[in-house]
Amino acid sequence: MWRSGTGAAVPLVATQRLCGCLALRGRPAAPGRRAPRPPGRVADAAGAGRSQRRSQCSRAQGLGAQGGEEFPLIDCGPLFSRRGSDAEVARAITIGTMRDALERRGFFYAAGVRPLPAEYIAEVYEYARKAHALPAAVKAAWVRPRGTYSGADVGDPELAYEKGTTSSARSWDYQRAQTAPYGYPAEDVLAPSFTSFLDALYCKQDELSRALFVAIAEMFGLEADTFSKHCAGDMGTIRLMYYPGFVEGERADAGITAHTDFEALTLMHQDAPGLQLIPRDTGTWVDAPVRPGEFIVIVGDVLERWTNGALRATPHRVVQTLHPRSSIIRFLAVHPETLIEPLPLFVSEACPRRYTPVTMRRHMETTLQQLEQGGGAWDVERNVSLTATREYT
Ligand SMILES: O=C(O)CCC(=O)C(=O)O
Ligand SMILES: [Fe+2]
Repeated sequence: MWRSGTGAAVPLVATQRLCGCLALRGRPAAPGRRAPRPPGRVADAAGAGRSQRRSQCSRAQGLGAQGGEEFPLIDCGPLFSRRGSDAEVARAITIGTMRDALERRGFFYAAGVRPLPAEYIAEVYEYARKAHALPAAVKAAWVRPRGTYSGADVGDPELAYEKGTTSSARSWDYQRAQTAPYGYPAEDVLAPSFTSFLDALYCKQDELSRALFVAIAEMFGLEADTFSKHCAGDMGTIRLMYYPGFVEGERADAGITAHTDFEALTLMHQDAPGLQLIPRDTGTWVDAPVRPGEFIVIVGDVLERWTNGALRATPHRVVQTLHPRSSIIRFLAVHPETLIEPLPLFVSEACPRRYTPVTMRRHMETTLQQLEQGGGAWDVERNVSLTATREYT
């Protein structure tokens, strides 16, 4: 159904089995590229390599720095057009730069996302503002167990990723599979209706999703539809999130405590500071800058498991701020029955299988069950995700 064949003008493929523990050969170095690091989850590697990174950063194309930290910036324009040899070259360079960012940092800022221009994102924030401004009594009609709305304002706060913590986040969550009796606000409550507005956004995000999944397959020399063929009927979610800042009488340890997302990728947009990430190569928390025309793309559990750790899910959290903050989050998931297990390309004698097979549905259900039972999703002592590496029997 989706684009197939690479058509890349510059060979981007690796000619050997890949994993997080082998140096990669057989493709051109992306601008500013460094040798891949050995495996190790969120090890505290701060300091080591930092000055080297800074100097590379200043001369590299496509890399933006803020406060001495590097936030890879990818112009996704070339992923949406494929005509002519110049376009092929631009596409190949984009994919190479994206691979470097994902392997080394675990995230990038996406610019040039044609289906989601800044004016449209402003409209989404405005819609979210109206949805969050609905009276608590109205919102309370859409609380868990299915999680259409959650928030301390209706006595149903976000589930705790770090055990025992309380989150200040309020969220309207949209999932296509969501059915009665929960449903979503109709036009008489919120116009346009929640389903029609959010589904239109979902479709636009899907255009970026397809482009990213195809690019990620191509960067490893896999068939272009390796990941995207699993997206029909996906278990994705849009979250319209609101963090009120300081609220008299409301206790909150964080906006949202540390975790990795359970899906393949996450698209994030924020209108104010608060989001923090752990880049793979430094292992320490950094503030993610607010950039209105760009989306933050981070790796989730599913891509970590599929790539046997060649890509790692990016830990993130939202700190408790005094100012209010909104964000638009889209989890890019796959079909519930898709089996997630390390792909053969990433498994070898030198790089044995590190993750047990699990379907998308089971991974989601197990994780949510753990959260509902208060088990959390983050190992606070070891500072690692419990979900990315969870062993299934
Ligand atoms: O609000 C944000 O920026 C992050 C939200 C988040 O991490 C989540 O809902 O999983
Ligand atoms: Fe998240």
